[in-house]
Amino acid sequence: MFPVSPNYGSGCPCFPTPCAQAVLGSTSTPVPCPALPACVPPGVLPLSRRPPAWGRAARQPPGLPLALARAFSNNKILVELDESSGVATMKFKSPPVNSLSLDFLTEFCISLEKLENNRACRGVILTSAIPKIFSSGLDITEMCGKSTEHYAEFWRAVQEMWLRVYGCNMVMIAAVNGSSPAGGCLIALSCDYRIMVDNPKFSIGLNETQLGIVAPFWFKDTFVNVVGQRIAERSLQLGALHPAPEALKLGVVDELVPEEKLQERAAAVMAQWLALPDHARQITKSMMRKTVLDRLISHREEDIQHFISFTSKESIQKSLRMYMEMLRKKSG
Ligand SMILES: CC/C=C\CCC/C=C/C(=O)SCCNC(=O)CCNC(=O)[C@H](O)C(C)(C)COP(=O)(O)OP(=O)(O)OC[C@H]1O[C@@H](n2cnc3c(N)ncnc32)[C@H](O)[C@@H]1OP(=O)(O)O
Repeated sequence: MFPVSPNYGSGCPCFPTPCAQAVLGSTSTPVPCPALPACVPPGVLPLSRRPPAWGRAARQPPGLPLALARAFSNNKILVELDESSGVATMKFKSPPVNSLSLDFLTEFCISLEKLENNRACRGVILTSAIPKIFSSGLDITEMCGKSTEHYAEFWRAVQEMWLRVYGCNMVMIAAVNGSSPAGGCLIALSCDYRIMVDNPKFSIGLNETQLGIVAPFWFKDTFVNVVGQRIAERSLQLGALHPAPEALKLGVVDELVPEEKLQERAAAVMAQWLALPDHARQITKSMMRKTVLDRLISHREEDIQHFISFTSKESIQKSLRMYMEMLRKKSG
């Protein structure tokens, strides 16, 4: 049984039976809860309800072999947790280009949830095991010639991935070691800090307009929160992919480092962030992100319907097919 929030009491609508929102450490799917204002201090992240890990010992079931608590490897993402530092690394390894397929997204969310539920973990570094590519963004084949049901399932998974990363209580650092268009860029933008390899051949940005599609409002909101209105407006309309040095200049990433220093630097930045008490940092993060998160949470079904009707249009299908054809010709 998980403990309840310190704010929980007779003033909560759900008193005396604590709802999911009032229960710290609950892993249930995030849903807006009527008890939220009373049970949780204003500004606390609505998604991840794991309690602050700062100063707490790891919660590991007795008898579980230590190795199991430290690492789990799946098909498309390698997860390693260093319990002494409290830092996990999630390494994308889905050849050829780490595209965000339904399977990838599902595995991503499960892996992150596992880490959230492990109190030994306080920070996560996202990076790639595929040379030169961080992530090629949403898997375009998931958006081409599929059923309405498939589009709905896929888009829910994309939403879930963003809600989990953007709303994550843990410190999230993107160690961007390759190109990162569209959905790949969104993952990086959703982290707390972005370090990119100093290589002008690697680019990052929300290039949706180049595919004839439109970045959803929550992609746009996330981008605006990182770079500001003017830069986001220009970059989004042009579907710009910014080479690493330009990405730094515009604030899309926070710093550039030589490739061989990337993991070391990510660990050093993580240590700086983890030096703060978790609860203060988490509440501050929530305060900064809550409005944007709530906007999608309260319009989630509408957003799925919009994606389905937009993607199902013959003109959009044609654009996506032509884009895939262009990629194939380039690679072949
Ligand atoms: C209402 C809202 C509606 C819609 C919103 C949707 C929002 C969409 C967000 C997205 O993320 S859309 C995806 C955008 N991504 C891209 O534009 C990237 C495209 N890819 C590239 O630019 C390059 O592939 C690269 C990532 C820079 C890597 O280049 P490289 O030369 O190393 O590889 P190559 O191009 O040869 O690709 C290898 C192989 O992979 C296939 N591929 C690449 N990207 C994707 C992808 N995103 N989805 C599916 N498949 C992808 C490519 O076709 C090649 O396949 P092949 O070997 O069979 O030819």
